[in-house]
Amino acid sequence: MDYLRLSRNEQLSFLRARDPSILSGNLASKRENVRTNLMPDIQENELEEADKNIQIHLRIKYADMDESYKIEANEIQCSIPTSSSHLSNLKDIESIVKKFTFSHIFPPESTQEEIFNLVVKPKLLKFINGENSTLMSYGASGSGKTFTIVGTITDPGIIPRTLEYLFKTLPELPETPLVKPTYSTQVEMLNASHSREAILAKKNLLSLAKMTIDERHTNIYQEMQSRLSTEPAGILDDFSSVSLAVWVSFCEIYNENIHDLLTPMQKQKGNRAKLKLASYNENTYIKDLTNICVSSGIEAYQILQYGLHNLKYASTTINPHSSRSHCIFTIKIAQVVNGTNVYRLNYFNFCDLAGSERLKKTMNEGDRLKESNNINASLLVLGRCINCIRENQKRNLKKIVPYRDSKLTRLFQRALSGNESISMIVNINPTANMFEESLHTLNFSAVAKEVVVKRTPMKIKTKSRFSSYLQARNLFAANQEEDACEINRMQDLIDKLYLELERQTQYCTEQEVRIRDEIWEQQNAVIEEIKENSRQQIAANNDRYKRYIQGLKDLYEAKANQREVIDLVSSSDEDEDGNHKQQNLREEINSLKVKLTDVENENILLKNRLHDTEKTCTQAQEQIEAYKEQIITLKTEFTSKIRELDLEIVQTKNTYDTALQEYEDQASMLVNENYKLVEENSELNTQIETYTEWRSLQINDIHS
Ligand SMILES: Nc1ncnc2c1ncn2[C@@H]1O[C@H](COP(=O)(O)OP(=O)(O)OP(=O)(O)O)[C@@H](O)[C@H]1O
Repeated sequence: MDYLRLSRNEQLSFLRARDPSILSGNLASKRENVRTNLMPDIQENELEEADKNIQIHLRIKYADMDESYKIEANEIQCSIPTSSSHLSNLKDIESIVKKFTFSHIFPPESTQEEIFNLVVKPKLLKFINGENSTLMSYGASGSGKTFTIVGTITDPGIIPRTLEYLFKTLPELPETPLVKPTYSTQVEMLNASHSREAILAKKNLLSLAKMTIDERHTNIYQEMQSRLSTEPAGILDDFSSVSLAVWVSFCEIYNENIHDLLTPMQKQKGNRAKLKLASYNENTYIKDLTNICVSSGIEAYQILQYGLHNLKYASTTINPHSSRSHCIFTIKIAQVVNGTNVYRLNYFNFCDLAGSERLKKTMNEGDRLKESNNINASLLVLGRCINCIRENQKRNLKKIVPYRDSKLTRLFQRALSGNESISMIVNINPTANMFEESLHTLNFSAVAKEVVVKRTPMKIKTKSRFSSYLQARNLFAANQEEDACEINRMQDLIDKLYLELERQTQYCTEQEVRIRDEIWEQQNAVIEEIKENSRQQIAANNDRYKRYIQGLKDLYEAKANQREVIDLVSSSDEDEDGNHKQQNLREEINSLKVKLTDVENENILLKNRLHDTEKTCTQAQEQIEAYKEQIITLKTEFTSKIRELDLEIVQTKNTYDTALQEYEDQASMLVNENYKLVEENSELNTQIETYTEWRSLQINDIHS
């Protein structure tokens, strides 16, 4: 935890970076699973604890501040006038004061630099040392969320300042990246051709950016660079054994659809590509999202501006309200210890949330209503997730946190569940005409709140009216509980179906491989056996045949010698002895003739056998051919079966996707219903709190 000590010591500068553990091969180590303690109604003693895990800061826009507001340290007081819808059912009350506490309050005169120094700088150092971070800006439309996160040409916001500090702290990066983020927490080494592709992609995007963005942005960034260069520089640890690269991505969630802001908009026309969420090792990430490697702050800033240009293009050309989306700019640091498999990927998300709107005030129809619904729905889910986590922690419960109810919360599940650092800058516009919006924002986001009712004469409401509030409140709570259960049940079902589909696909692939291998092995063994038998039989027959031929030759030679002897004997007929010998020789010749006949018969027999063997060989060869054909037929059948299965899988997947879409639509509707109820509930709560406070004042009056 060295960095904590260093970050408090500003003289040493936050630029004292990198935990040396990076070089000890311990890059991908996980943080402890610390749960976050987040949202409203936290008691004083819990406040400090909550502050450690999540900071919720309030920034008040530079504008004419209505006198209803009063700021004291990290507390803001709002005097709610009777004209407010929050008091519409308690007309007898003149006004009430609500106090909201935040981790820190930035008054209207706060500068971008102050906000950066207090909120982001400490997180940046942790980020470089291997902790992920998420920063969100929340508030009503026009309250200054984008101004805080991005800034203007003349007054750069958090992202450009972050980029400049980051690249000043990191060592000089190689022009060609050697590592790249893959899935949400994975890293891969790049070969030469992939590195070249990455550089080409960056160059293309930068030249597009140069054509589209206002040149003043670059100039202002450079001015900011020179201003920031007066900051004390830190000493860096040795990075020589680590390959490091910085990548950025930029996307928006509009109407619950995710769009890449780094793909040229002109190409997308009316049909903007929708990206999907996927998970790997319990990390949710956006599939096929463009990641661009950057080697300097100015490059990353130009890419950010290009994304913002795309956002504007989409809002004016593709759909008129696209700027009302959640925008997420992510900086990723990918590191690999050279020559090892030890890697680490860290990311810093900057999320500019779409403006929260009060349905009652902005009740529109058609697409505009759907858009408002989706924005409010996802913000409501965000609030519900935070509340649910807090409840679980506080009461040691195991309630299912509804992360899956919106794309935004799914994407930030790790951060929201306390595994990563998360901070929120809540923006309000303090002018009188934005009072309702601001009060709603404060109600939603404050770390703690308190109601104080001013002493005013008031008629007591009838008891039945008060009990009807309580009834409505209980009914709302019950409905909300039921809806949440139903949504969770449906989500579980979808998860199970999806798992089953994956299991089936895996099973089919394994079966295919196994059957192919088995058939191939069996056929090969039979063919080899037949070949070996035939080879042995042919060799044995050839041997025997050669021996018999040799025997025959020997016999013929012997016969020829005897013939010569007979001729010699017959030339001296008168010799009786000679006659006798002749007789003997004839007998011998006859016996040899018999033997010759035997040999000839045996030869015929051998020839027949050879013929039979040749026939067996031909049959074996034919059998081999038949087997080969059989294999081809089996293979064809198998391929078509696999194709059928593939088709079935695609159809099942489509059915699943349609069901999921329907479910998401339904969930969005339910959540919107809830949202309206929450608004009503918030008003009822205020009235109940006011009434309670008023009652105690009345009682005090009576006693005194
Ligand atoms: N603190 C501030 N100081 C000066 N100007 C500001 C400040 N906050 C906001 N503004 C200006 O107010 C206008 C609206 O702010 P911004 O666009 O940031 O609002 P937003 O909350 O992002 O709105 P939306 O949700 O509609 O996108 C901009 O012109 C911005 O420059």
